Amino acid sequence: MTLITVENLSVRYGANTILHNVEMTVEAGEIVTIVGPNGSGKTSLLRAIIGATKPSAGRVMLKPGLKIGYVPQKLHIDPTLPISVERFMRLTDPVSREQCVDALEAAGVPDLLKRQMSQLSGGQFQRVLLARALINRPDVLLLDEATQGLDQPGSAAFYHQIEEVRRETGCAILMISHELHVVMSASDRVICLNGHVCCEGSPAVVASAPEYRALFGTGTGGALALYRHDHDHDHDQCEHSQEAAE
Ligand SMILES: Nc1ncnc2c1ncn2[C@@H]1O[C@H](COP(=O)(O)OP(=O)(O)OP(=O)(O)O)[C@@H](O)[C@H]1O
Repeated sequence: MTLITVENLSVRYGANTILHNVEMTVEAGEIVTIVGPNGSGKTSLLRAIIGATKPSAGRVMLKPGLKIGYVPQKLHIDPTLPISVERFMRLTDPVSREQCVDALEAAGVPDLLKRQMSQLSGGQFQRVLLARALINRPDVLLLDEATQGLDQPGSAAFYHQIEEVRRETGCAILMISHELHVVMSASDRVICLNGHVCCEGSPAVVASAPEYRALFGTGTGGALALYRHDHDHDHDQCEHSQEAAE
């Protein structure tokens, strides 16, 4: 069953068109990862999906009644503001303490309810954001670089938790990540974005696609270095030269 359909989507800020004719879908229960260089429009795509950014063309269709949980890229809380995890989780939605506890448990941090937000480690903070996104039992979870600032074990543990969430709740996951080694092992499908969809498919297919290699290099494992993407192709044609990968 298709949960999200993005049709011919373009997003423009002033005179700059950031996304051109993006087409993609998210099916129930799948883990889809968006990869792409800085500034390639990944966050804009997620924001268009949740309705926070208005498309200049095209549309986003959501399954009727679809519940979305969103974990933003950054959330700054003033460290001098005294706010407990429980209060933070109940700020925007009328949820019970039991729902908070269940969500924290699902996010792998069952004991944080009474802690101050300002005292959490980076990893714990991200887990609380995840818990807050899970609280209404979403059909799909959107994660925007949710492991930014975490060390490698912390980030691996976070992605492990995401897989656990999917196993337990069956929710689909659409995430942005720069951690290519994790992406490649934990995703059902990868979408490589650079203002438009450069290529997409299973991790293995995308990793060997010339378009992907042009963006991320040909190395293996987690050591892929981002390097300049030679824009020697036409966005409408979406043709990349093989030489760019070499
Ligand atoms: N509200 C806005 N107004 C004007 N320009 C914006 C706005 N939001 C984003 N942009 C620009 O749009 C482009 C795409 O930004 P976006 O955040 O979608 O990229 P991204 O792929 O998520 O980048 P990163 O990997 O660095 O997070 C960037 O050049 C950014 O400066």
